Amino acid sequence: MIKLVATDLKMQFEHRTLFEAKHLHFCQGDVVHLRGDNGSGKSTLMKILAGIQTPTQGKIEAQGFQPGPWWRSDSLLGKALYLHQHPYLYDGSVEYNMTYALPAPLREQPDIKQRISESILHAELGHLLQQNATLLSGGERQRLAIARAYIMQPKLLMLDEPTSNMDKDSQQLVLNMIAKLKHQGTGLLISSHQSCELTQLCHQEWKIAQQQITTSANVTSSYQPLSTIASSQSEQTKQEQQYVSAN
Ligand SMILES: Nc1ncnc2c1ncn2[C@@H]1O[C@H](COP(=O)(O)OP(=O)(O)OP(=O)(O)O)[C@@H](O)[C@H]1O
Repeated sequence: MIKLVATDLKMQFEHRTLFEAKHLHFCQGDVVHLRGDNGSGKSTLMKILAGIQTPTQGKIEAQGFQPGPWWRSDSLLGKALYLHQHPYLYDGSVEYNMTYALPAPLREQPDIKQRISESILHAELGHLLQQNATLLSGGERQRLAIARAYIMQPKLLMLDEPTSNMDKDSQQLVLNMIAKLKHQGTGLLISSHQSCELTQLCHQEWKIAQQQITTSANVTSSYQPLSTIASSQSEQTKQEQQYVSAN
């Protein structure tokens, strides 16, 4: 079973304890709502699980993944993909930004080509492919970031407030793509300080409150699935490249 296991986790900034947790399991197939007030530490926890940030204390193990290359000292990097709240985009076309992390030979594989086409369709980016990505609106940037993740189909994906500041239509597109990833077996950790349509996809909840992370399994997922589905720097980008090379 592919999973990340965190034990005796503690995060402090100077003398301020942000959160502690005895045990956290994030497994492929899990769909978890990470809940907590603004500033409670949701983004920090995701960055720790992505291997981008080091906790003050505790151990995080990646289990069930293929062994990384010998030159990678940090075994956590590249395991779970972290989608930043404000995705970093290169100064290049939307099309370039969608595929830059994929080595050229991979882009020619039929299944990858298929996923690229699907992601363009689902994210409704077809008319923007040649536009410079730095000129996209906030909602379009998020759609592009989700489209990149969709192409890579990670085993574990962490989404940081993925629909904040989006209009209804963009929210629906992103919701549909995330639902598709869920049904394809990607483990999802979705941060949101409140319940919304997106968090209704989740069947577990992790809550950060009073500096403790508590978990509850088997929250009922009330999402009605797929019948309606039509057919920053650089932490994120480095990570995506590492993700590709690690898988
Ligand atoms: N490198 C750092 N040094 C000091 N404090 C930090 C650092 N990174 C984050 N913090 C602080 O830790 C707290 C938690 O930040 P974080 O971004 O993880 O919260 P969040 O729950 O994701 O918030 P939001 O819902 O507003 O996005 C904040 O008060 C933030 O200022």
